[in-house]
Amino acid sequence: MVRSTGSWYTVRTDDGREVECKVKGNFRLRSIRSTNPVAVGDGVSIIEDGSGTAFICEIDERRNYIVRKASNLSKQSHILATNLDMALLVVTIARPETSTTFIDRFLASAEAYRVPVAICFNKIDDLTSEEREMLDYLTLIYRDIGYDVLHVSAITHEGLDALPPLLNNRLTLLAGNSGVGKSTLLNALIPEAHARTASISDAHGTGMHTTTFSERYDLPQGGALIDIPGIKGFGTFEFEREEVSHFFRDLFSLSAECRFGNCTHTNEPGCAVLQALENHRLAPSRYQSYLSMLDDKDESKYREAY
Ligand SMILES: Nc1nc2c(ncn2[C@@H]2O[C@H](COP(=O)(O)OP(=O)(O)OP(=O)(O)O)[C@@H](O)[C@H]2O)c(=O)[nH]1
Ligand SMILES: [Zn+2]
Repeated sequence: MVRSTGSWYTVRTDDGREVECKVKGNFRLRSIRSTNPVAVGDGVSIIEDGSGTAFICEIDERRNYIVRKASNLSKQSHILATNLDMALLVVTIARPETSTTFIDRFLASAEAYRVPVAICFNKIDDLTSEEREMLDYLTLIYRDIGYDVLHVSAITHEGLDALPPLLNNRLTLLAGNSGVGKSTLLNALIPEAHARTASISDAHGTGMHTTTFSERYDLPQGGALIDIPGIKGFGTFEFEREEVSHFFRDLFSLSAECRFGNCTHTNEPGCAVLQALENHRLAPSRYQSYLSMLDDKDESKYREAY
């Protein structure tokens, strides 16, 4: 399934046609408690009944999927995408600034969903020397943890050559705050995509939301990108207090040396994480992000991952 626009689903067939499909009525009831039975990324079987209407009759088993709550009060979820090989997190140092908290929360939820992430710093054509220092600093931090980090400009095409080999034959979620240049990047990679790009909407440098529905864009060299409207990250996931550090790779590997197995790395004696923080072997921003997720847990408020 390559595109969803409400009650119609566009399916790309093995012979390369795009077919508009409905979902068979009783099929909805059998699906998990979600507002949409089929999502972009799903492999499906369809029946074409000769009268011009096609129906999705079967969904292949999913390797993974990402959801968001349909609404704050609802117990239902909305499946955003399925069968992802990775996520490309597009971020910017400035105009707009992507916070390290946002990056780290994204990375943590990706760990929880077991979706590998590459971090793509966009707009490198538009940086002051101070901002460039920040770029280099953050690049070091994330490469050190083991993440792929790219520097690109979707406008000048600087650094774009690094993307095709990474995206080759993979289904990749395109993620990132509004205004970081996801649509521009999509257009640079797939000129036929014609994803609508908007100019920064106001003097504050915040982006205006322009994408309106989920869509899969095939890459010329194989593989595809999934663009999702208004989605910054992976939505909700449930976790226990002790689990939070499992989603921060750097903290997790340090925690093997903590005196207590259930150490929360806040004030326990013999905590290897606190020790590393003191010795500058752990980035303060990473620790701050960890604490902010622990806080969410403590307040047990409704948790959207972002
Ligand atoms: N200088 C510079 N500007 C860029 C670059 N990439 C995108 N922009 C600009 O940033 C603004 C936002 O780009 P979009 O591609 O619409 O951003 P988006 O992430 O798709 O935003 P949403 O659709 O709101 O999610 C536009 O004015 C782009 O021209 C870049 O590499 N350098
Ligand atoms: Zn500890």
